[in-house]
Amino acid sequence: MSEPTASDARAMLIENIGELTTNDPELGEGIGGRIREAAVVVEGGRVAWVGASSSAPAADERFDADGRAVLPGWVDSHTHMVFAGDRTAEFEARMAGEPYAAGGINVTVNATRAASDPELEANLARLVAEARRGGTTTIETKTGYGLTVGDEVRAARLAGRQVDAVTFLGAHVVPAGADSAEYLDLVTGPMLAAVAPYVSAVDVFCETGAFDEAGTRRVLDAARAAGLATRLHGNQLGHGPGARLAVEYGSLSVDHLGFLSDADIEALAGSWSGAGSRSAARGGRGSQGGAHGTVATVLPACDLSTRMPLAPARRLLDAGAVVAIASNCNPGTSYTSSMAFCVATAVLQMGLTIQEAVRAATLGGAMALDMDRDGWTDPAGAVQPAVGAVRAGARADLQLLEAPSATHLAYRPGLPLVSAVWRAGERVV
Ligand SMILES: N=CN[C@@H](CCC(=O)O)C(=O)O
Ligand SMILES: [Zn+2]
Repeated sequence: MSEPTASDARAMLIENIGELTTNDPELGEGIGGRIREAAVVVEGGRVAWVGASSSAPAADERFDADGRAVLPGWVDSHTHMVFAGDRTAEFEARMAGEPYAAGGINVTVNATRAASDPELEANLARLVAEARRGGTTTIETKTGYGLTVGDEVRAARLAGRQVDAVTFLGAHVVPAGADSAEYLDLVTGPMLAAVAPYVSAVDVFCETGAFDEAGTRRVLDAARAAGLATRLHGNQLGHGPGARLAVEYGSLSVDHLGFLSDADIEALAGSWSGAGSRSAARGGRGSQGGAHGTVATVLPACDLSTRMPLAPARRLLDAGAVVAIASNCNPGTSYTSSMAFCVATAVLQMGLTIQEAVRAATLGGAMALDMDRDGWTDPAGAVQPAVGAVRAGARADLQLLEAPSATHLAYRPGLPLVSAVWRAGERVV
């Protein structure tokens, strides 16, 4: 990761944009803040100007979008990309009727521990490149396939060289052969202490077969004491305390959410009603970005790949919750980094409008990562501008579609519509 530098300081005008999604309702129509016949000026890695193509200022370079659609790069706020091997056999068995069980994680743990650093780095680089080609410009990834102090530190260290945010998921499952009480002591003690310098948040898989409410509370308390933000995997395989705990602890997000009660939905929506509730609840290193609740992150590709119920994204939005869409790219439950596929599924199967789904996969993800504000710090320690929206000052993360409108993402599902991608103003695809 690197900050925009002076060498990027030449201004580039992207003009003749048929439809620009800004995510700023003050700049354009609807919650997507859409502008027709638009232009964007990029300078020094940031958006310098947004408006009508007819009134665009002069620039050093011009790029003709030729009437096509431009939108923010995807912000993928939930992935597990540091791993080795794959789980084709498990997937095949699942498609033949076997249920998904958290125990499969240990298969990937064994393969990951056995892999060399260069092997893990190469696999991560392959997945990041795949995501970039699909329009993703911001990526979070988690540890959680190491589950020893050394293997978790290694995963966090390697991830920080290639992604925008690293989350510690030592509390993924209890590794095979370990005592669960002893493992929880390790995760909340020496393992967290060793990994903390490499991560910005702590995650816990709160589920039957992984960590129960008491264990989850211990992980969240330890993270809070270490001054780290939290997020949870919750309500994936059945009803449970995940969503409720995430709100209670002021977590950045709770992810999966296939099984939510009305009370869970109300709690997630209500987390946005008190100004500053998130920073007050979570204490420690926190948001400078004002009022923040707990983002409800839905993972449509995972729901499909595990043949589990789709998360109730429509009900969450209707109740007033903030929703993010992420890929959950991992070899067990969701082996895809395609945010476009997730967006199309959210529209076609979950009942979201195009603008809602695009916003959830961009600004929603940024909010889940606490990156919807200027001044967040990447794993290399560089201070970064806000992501997830196209407005003056934001990081110039843009994707150009081979289509006149973002609507084509769901109207023409499954097609590789991404034509160009800029990240911090630099053309990466
Ligand atoms: N649910 C827990 N963790 C991952 C699955 C990881 C795996 O099965 O390897 C998830 O988000 O789906
Ligand atoms: Zn996950």
